[in-house]
Amino acid sequence: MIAFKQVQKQYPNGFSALKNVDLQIQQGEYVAIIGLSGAGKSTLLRCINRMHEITGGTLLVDEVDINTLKGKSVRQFRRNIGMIFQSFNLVTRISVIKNVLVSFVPEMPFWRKLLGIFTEQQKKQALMALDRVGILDKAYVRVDQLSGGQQQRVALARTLAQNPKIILADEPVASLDPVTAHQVMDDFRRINKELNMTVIMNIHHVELALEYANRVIGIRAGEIVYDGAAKDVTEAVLQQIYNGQVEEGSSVVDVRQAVTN
Ligand SMILES: Nc1ncnc2c1ncn2[C@@H]1O[C@H](COP(=O)(O)OP(=O)(O)OP(=O)(O)O)[C@@H](O)[C@H]1O
Repeated sequence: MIAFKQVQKQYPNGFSALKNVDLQIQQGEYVAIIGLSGAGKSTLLRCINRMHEITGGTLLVDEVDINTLKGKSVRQFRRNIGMIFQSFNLVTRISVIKNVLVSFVPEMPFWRKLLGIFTEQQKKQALMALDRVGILDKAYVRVDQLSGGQQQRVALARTLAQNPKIILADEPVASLDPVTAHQVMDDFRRINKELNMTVIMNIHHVELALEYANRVIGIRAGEIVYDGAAKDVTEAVLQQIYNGQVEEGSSVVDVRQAVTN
């Protein structure tokens, strides 16, 4: 379980990006975080794996106060949390499988890292992860020969191979076309259901958020202004989250349809 208790994040320039956030996310939930640009979505996500340090309150992950972790224990803690970015973060000049195998690097002995030698078990795990996201046939293809959607699936496979308990996804479908975005969202849903991994996703596409996530957290100017079931998100809730200006490209009519379908 992830628990935010009165969490604050103030950046060094004095800007308060999170203001007394209280939140609990149980293992296996699929949560979408929505809100205007600059509302604090990335900050909230990045505090969970300590890419950003909180400056007030307490953040517990599986009952561990993550601010107390140091050095090696931070690295061990991060092994349980996968991160997916909008830009995929892959090495495009090498093969798909090598990109997935990279997920094993932190726990490899130095000489193996140097030689890039992976065990049969690691290769098997990497291939299984690729199979789970439907791109096993691309294992030995160079990443720069894949489409955007396929590259995001490689990134997802790399995270899966690490066998995390939690996946944080920061705008994972923002640079994909609508059809591919749905495919990638389907992958997340399958992984969430089959492997009981918690998925917490920042997403600008409200319709996708409502269609796929079970729970929606709406954030405005660093404060949580909605936290509830995706099916209960109404036009009024959206106006509240988006400060009376529903996001460009996401008509309220579309949103309503997604909710009622
Ligand atoms: N390093 C930083 N120093 C100062 N302010 C920052 C820093 N990083 C982010 N901010 C500010 O904190 C606020 C929240 O930023 P954040 O990136 O979390 O928003 P977001 O909701 O994820 O936005 P977007 O949807 O555009 O990615 C913004 O006003 C931003 O300008």
